[in-house]
Amino acid sequence: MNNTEPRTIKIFDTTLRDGEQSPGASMNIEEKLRLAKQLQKLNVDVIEAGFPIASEGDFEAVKKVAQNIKGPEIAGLCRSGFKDIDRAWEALKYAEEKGRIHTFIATSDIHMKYKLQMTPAQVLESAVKGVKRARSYTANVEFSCEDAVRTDLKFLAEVVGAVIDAGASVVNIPDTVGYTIPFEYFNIIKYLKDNVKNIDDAIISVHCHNDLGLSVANSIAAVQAGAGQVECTINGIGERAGNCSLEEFVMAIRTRGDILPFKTNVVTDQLTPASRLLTQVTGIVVQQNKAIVGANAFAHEAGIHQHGMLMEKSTYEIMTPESVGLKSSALVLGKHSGRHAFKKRLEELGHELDDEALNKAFTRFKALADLKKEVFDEDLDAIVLDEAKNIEEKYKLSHITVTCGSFAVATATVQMEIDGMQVRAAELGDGPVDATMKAIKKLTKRDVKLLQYNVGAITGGTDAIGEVTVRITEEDRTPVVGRGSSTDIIEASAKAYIDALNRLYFATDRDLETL
Ligand SMILES: CC(=O)SCCNC(=O)CCNC(=O)[C@H](O)C(C)(C)COP(=O)(O)OP(=O)(O)OC[C@H]1O[C@@H](n2cnc3c(N)ncnc32)[C@H](O)[C@@H]1OP(=O)(O)O
Ligand SMILES: CC(C)C(=O)C(=O)O
Repeated sequence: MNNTEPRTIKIFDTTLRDGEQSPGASMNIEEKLRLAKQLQKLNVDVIEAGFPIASEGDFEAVKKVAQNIKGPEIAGLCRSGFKDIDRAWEALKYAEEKGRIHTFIATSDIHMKYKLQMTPAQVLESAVKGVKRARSYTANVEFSCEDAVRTDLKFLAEVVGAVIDAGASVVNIPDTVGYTIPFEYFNIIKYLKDNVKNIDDAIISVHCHNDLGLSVANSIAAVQAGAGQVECTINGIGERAGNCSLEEFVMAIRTRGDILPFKTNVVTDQLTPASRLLTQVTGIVVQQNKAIVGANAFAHEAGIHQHGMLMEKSTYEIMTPESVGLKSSALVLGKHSGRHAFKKRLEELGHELDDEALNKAFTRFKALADLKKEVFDEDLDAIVLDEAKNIEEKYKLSHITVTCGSFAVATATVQMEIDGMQVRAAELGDGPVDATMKAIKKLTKRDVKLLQYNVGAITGGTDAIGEVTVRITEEDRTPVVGRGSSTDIIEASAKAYIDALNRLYFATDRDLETL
C-alpha cells in the first residue's frame, strides 16, 4: 500500500504524428482535427499534431489543430536544422504559449555513424543550436535524443545536460526501436536523474516503441524511475509494431494505484470513443483481445467466469467497463458457457422456463454451441420456441442424409420414429428439400399439400441458425403452420414439415382455428 500523494504524469499523445507513421494511417487535415477534438475531450496534456515540414498538408493540419484546440498543448516535430524548426513554429505559433517545438537528433553510435554521418561532437552542436533556435520562438521546447536507449550512457547524459542548459523544458529519452526492457530502461532514467546536474530543470519524457511488446511496461518502469511525461498513441498505433498504448498505460496507472503512486489527467471514459474514432478514421481495426479497447476486453464466455461475474463483477474484472466508456461487460454465450449465464440470458429475453424445460433448452444450446462460434439471442429465442411447442409427437425425426450438387440428382434418406417404431425411406427430388419432403411424405403416408415454405437466417454468418416455416393442409382441413430451426437448413425443413404433420394429426378443426 502506498500512502504518498500520487505524482501527475503528463500524457503526450502522438497519435497524429508517430501514430500516423503506421503504414496506411495517413490522415488528412479534417481527420486530424476530428481526432484532436476527441483528444481534447480525453484531456491529454499534449497533442503532437504532425511534422510540419513533411508536407503542405501536414503543415496545415498542425496549424489548424493549433488554431482550434483549447486545453492541451500542441506540439510539432522537427529535425534539429533551422529550416525544420522555423517551419514548425510557423504552424505552432497559432497555439501561442501552448505551442511546443519538439526537435530531435539521433545520439546512438549506429545512427550517428551510418544515418547522419556525423561525429558525436557535431550531433551535440546541432542539438544545442536547434534548441536555442527553438527557444528564440518559445519557452516550450522539447528535445529528443533519438535512439537514446542504444546511446552510450555518458554521451547521453552530456547531450541531456547540454540541451537543458540551452533551454529545453522537456527532454525525451526514446526507445526508438523498441529494444529495451523495463529493468534496463528504469536504470537509464535513474542514471540520468543521478548524473545530470541540471536534470530537475526539465521534465524527463519517455517514448517507447512496441517491437518486443514491452512499450507499456517500459513506460511504467520509466515513471517509477522519475520520468514525468509519457508519449503514447491511441490503440498503440505507430511506426512498425507501434507505440506505447495510451489507454493501456493510463488504465494501468489508474488500476494499480495501490502500488503505482501516479495519476494522469485523462478522462478515462473517453478512451473507448477515442479508440473507435481512430479506427473509423484510419480503417485500422483493433485486435479483439487488445487490452482496454478490444471487443473482448470486457467479454466473458466461460461458464465459471460468467457465474463469478453474475455473483460479483470484481471476481473477473479488475476495472469497470464504464470507467473506459463502455456501457457494460458482455456475457457471451458459447460452448464454454454454463447454466447460470444461460438461464440469466433467457430471463433477460423474457423466457421463464421450469427446470425441465431449461435443461432441455440447455442441452440444445450446448449442441448448437458445438457447431457455432457464438450463440446469439435470436438463436436462443429459436431454441426456446422450438422446445416450447409442447405438442404431442406422433412423428419424430431421427436422422437425415442428403446428397446433392450441380451434377447429382438430389437424394434424401430420412429415418423417423413413428408411434415408437423406427422407419426409413429414400426419395429423389428436385433439390434436397423436395427429396426430403417426399421421403417424409412416403413414411407418414399422409396426403398433405405444401402451401407455403419460407426459410430465413435468424442470425448473421454462414453458421447462423436457419429457421424454416411451412404451411400445409390435407384434403379440405384448415391449414397448419410448422416451424423448425437448425444450422442445417435441410434439417430445419424436415423439422418444420414434421412439426406441421404432428399439429395436423393432433389438432381438431376447432383447435386449428386458434393456431
Ligand atoms: C524516430 C522517428 O520517428 S523520427 C520522425 C520520422 N518521421 C518522418 O520521417 C516523417 C516525416 N519525414 C519527411 O517527410 C521527410 O523525411 C523529411 C521532409 C523530413 C525529409 O525529407 P528528405 O529531405 O527528402 O530527406 P530523407 O527523408 O530522404 O532523409 C532524411 C535526411 O534528414 C537527415 N536527418 C535525419 N534526422 C535528422 C535530424 N534529427 N536532424 C537533422 N537531420 C536529420 C538525414 O541525415 C537525411 O539527410 P540528407 O538528406 O542530407 O541525407
Ligand atoms: C523523434 C522521437 C520522439 C521518436 O519518434 C522516436 O525516437 O521514436
